[in-house]
Amino acid sequence: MDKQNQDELKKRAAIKAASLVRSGMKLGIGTGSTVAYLIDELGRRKKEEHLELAAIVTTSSRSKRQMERWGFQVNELAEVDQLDLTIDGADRFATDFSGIKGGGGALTMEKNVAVNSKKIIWIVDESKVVDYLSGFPLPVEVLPISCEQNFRRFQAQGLKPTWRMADEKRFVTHYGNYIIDLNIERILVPQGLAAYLDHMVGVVEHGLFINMCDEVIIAHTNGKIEQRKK
Ligand SMILES: O=C(CO)[C@H](O)[C@H](O)COP(=O)(O)O
Repeated sequence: MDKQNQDELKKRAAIKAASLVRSGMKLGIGTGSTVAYLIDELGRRKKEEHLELAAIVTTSSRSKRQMERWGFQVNELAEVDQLDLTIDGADRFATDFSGIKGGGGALTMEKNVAVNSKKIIWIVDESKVVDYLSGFPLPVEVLPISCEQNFRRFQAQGLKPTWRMADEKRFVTHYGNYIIDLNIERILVPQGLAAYLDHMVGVVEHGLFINMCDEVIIAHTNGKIEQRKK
């Protein structure tokens, strides 16, 4: 699929998700190019249909700025008890409803917002749907103080780590950490890998999202918009 077609599918999934948002909701907003379409559609609904949200939490400063450009007031996560709904993109969605996220480097905030949401909807184009998590590096956010040790441990485990780069320097997250991408061909047991990463000192967060997504909206090349519920 070329980028233009993929963008069109992302937009259609996003517009469908925006139609599920109701005035009065406390809403979580993810990060990425699919979410950018979501935000524009929510902005349109605010302008034309007077959509008013009770609270909004975004998972990146990029999404925050875009929401504010549409006149939405954005809250800090700490100010909101629980969000009614979070809509986010994903890099891979497996049929067991696990996913890889963090292609945009916002995985830590995305997971924190996700666990504080009553319902989570992901919006994807069909190229991201897989039987087993594969075809996309798994991001792991690590503290600078012990990142070299983490990297070597991943190497020794055969997890094929590479540093996430930006402008020929190590990519730095919102929280001042680095990202190591694990280039694993196929993650057959995501729960096992998640437990390993959860217990590794120096790992801040990782991009395996298991038992979080409740519903996925998939835009297909044949024009169908599929709403798959867990
Ligand atoms: O997890 C994410 C950012 O950290 C994004 O949701 C994910 O990378 C999908 O991005 P896009 O919609 O641009 O394909």
